[in-house]
Amino acid sequence: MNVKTPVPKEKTLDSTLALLKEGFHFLPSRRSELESDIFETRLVGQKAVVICGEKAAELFYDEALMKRDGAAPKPLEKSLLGEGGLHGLDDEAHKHRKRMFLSMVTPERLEDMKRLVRDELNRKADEWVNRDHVVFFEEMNDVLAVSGMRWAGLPLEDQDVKQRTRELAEMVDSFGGSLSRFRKGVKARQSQEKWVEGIIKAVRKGEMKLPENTAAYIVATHREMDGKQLPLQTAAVELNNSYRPLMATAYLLTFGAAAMHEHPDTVKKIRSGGEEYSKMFAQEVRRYYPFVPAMAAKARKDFSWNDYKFKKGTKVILDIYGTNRHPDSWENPESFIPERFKNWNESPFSFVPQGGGDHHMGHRCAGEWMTVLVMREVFKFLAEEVTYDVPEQDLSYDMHRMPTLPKSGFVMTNVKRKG
Ligand code: HEM
Repeated sequence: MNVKTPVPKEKTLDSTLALLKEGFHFLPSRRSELESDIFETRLVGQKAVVICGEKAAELFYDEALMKRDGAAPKPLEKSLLGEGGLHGLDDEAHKHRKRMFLSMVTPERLEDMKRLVRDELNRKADEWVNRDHVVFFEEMNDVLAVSGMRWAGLPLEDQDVKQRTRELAEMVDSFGGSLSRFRKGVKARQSQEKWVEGIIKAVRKGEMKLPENTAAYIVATHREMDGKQLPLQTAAVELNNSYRPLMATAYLLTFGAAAMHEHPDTVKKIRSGGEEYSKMFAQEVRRYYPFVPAMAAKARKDFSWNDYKFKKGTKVILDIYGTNRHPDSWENPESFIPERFKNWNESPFSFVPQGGGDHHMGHRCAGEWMTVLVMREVFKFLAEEVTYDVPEQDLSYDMHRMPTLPKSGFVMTNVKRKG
């Protein structure tokens, strides 16, 4: 880890606008200019300490030193995350809520998700063969929205599929600073929360019967540590947290499809390399391509780390994208090499596309296993079940936009089913 002493301060009144304008470039460029993996800046009118790398992630996920209450930017809660959900909880309240989430993602339920995704892919592929061209990103939004909502146990009427899918996509696309995307995300969240509040009420009153292992049933009947059910709005936020984040996978799947095109040897290996290769490929897509830029916490107390004095309440930002590409942990970090995961040491802090540390004890993503499973399923489907042409198109991605993806959305033509 590269630590300059004294820890450099960015010369700025406030860098919020620069962050929103520069997107995924912002943190790496400041680290390189200031020649340090730890530096001070100002964001949203407050001092913030930015840290990057494996050791930094270990600090960030040390609950004795960091907390989440009040750390997430308010606008993010209005659109992407929701208010009152487990992202902002600490200590026992967080662990109790986390157990609720982890009880949803049992091996059987992961198999259910795999089946749902495969069914949707098969349905879609039957349509693709009759279409001129297919924009893969849009198709994946449909596949994931329907699979996610069905998986969560939500009664989804055919005529509502389009609206609910659009809302979910808008919520995920809402972070990153565009006012119009943010507004759409807020509206979409309000509409989804209202919808799932109705479902939760019906389950609680016994008017709607759902299987007990579905997310909708689990959230509706969950009891907090005081023995009470979740307030209706919090329950809606948490139920949404059980299926909305799956939509983020559409971005990674599109990057992955582009990677298969740009590195054709990977397609053969996905076909012939069994379970091991598809997993390595999915991991490298999650490491290499940008999706989550950073996470925020607050120092729980005064303490010193690498000779830097953290003050209680200071905002601490972990550079997620930079940690996944940090040269201390990754050889040739700027190259796409799935095989690097063959003998990877499984550090919980060097590879943090969905957070770091422990899934059960900390804030690491509850849906990480599901994400990897779905990614592998889709990449295998592309490699094994269909053939397609990839016409001339712009596969570059804009690092200033958050979230970002290949500009064309990955267009496929002449899709055929194999066999
Ligand atoms: C590409 C897909 C996904 C990405 C990039 C992603 C990313 C993340 C990140 C960065 C965090 C925060 C970690 C932290 O606070 O330190 C998180 C937390 C979380 N994710 Fe995901 N996620 C994805 C998919 C999913 C899925 C499919 C689910 C649901 C099944 C899910 C449910 C959650 C929940 C409930 C949390 C809160 C965990 C906590 O605060 O304890 N995520 N995710």
